[in-house]
Amino acid sequence: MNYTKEQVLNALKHVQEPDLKQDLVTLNMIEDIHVQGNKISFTVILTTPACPLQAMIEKDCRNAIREYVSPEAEVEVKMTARVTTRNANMFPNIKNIIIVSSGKGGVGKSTVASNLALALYKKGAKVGLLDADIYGPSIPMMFGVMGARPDVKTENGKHRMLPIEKHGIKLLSIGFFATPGQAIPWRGPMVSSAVKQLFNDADWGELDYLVVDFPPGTGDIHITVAQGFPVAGAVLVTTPQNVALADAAKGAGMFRMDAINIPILGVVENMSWFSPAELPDNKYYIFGKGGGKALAEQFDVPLLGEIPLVKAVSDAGDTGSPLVLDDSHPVSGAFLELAERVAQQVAISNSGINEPVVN
Ligand SMILES: Nc1ncnc2c1ncn2[C@@H]1O[C@H](COP(=O)(O)OP(=O)(O)OP(=O)(O)O)[C@@H](O)[C@H]1O
Repeated sequence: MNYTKEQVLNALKHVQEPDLKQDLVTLNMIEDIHVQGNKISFTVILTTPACPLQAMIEKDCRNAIREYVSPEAEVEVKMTARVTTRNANMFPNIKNIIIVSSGKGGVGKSTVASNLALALYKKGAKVGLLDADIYGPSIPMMFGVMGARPDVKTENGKHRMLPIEKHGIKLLSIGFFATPGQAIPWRGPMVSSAVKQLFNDADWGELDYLVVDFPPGTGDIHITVAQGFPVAGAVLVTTPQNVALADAAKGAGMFRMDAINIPILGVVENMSWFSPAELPDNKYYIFGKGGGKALAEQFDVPLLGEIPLVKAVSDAGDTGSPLVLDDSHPVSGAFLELAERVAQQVAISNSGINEPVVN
């Protein structure tokens, strides 16, 4: 039996991209159709290599060919990704800027930002991590590059910083420009200009995602970045305690203000429960339960993940090798799932469909 490309395309028009709510052909997600005798092959171009729906889309494609072309066809579905962007003009080389933010300090924002960046990289994306937490830059320690000094290259008479590369990620931190342990008495305008330089005067190369670790709370940096750069969205990190949730709600409110207006991609609840190393299946809800979910519901955004409080997360951060790099640790999977959900929300936001997916 000889099938035709038209038959394949017609069949794939029956496959919906579940998030974008249109079929794969209309969304231009099908390329490279080859038909030879009984064999059919084609490539599906996903919106992110971290797509959590990859397996489902592949299965739906196979079923559609079976149903609308022939049950006998031998089908090869290749999956690849072209990360979408909304800001092609302003920052053509940085497709998506993702802010990681928290209402109060110490809730694990830098831990989440580091593991999120690495998880996106592990999924196949090109990733940078910008530590804009001027009051406590902790990314250099979490990546084991304390004291590193970025090289500077000169291009057309302009100086450009070269991010430090570690574990596959391009890193810049305000901490690279300070003596470790020394507090810098920043004032508003200095803060804004330092952060702008980290964006503008760096040679980031091509990035699918630039994860930005913000200082806690609300302030000058938030306004500078929101007004000066095309941000894809913000991830809010909170712990389950009421006091953290109240501050997180203030932070969420800030992103929704007219002057800022950054989409909230969702909430990450960190330190959701404690699991001792010797009893990893036991969960102790020492800070309360369900707070992250309640915050997500309050702002009508998805709960992107719940990360347990385990000593290994903290040890990994202290030794320069964030936990997601350890495939054998169960919490590594929680960070990978978080990255999938974040990438999914960015793709939905880029598509212009405004309703977030609540999993
Ligand atoms: N899930 C977790 N399990 C165990 N320890 C954690 C977890 N998340 C964060 N920590 C630890 O808690 C401390 C604070 O985390 P982190 O520096 O990421 O917080 P932060 O919100 O960025 O803080 P800051 O406000 O100082 O920027 C660190 O020692 C970190 O290793």
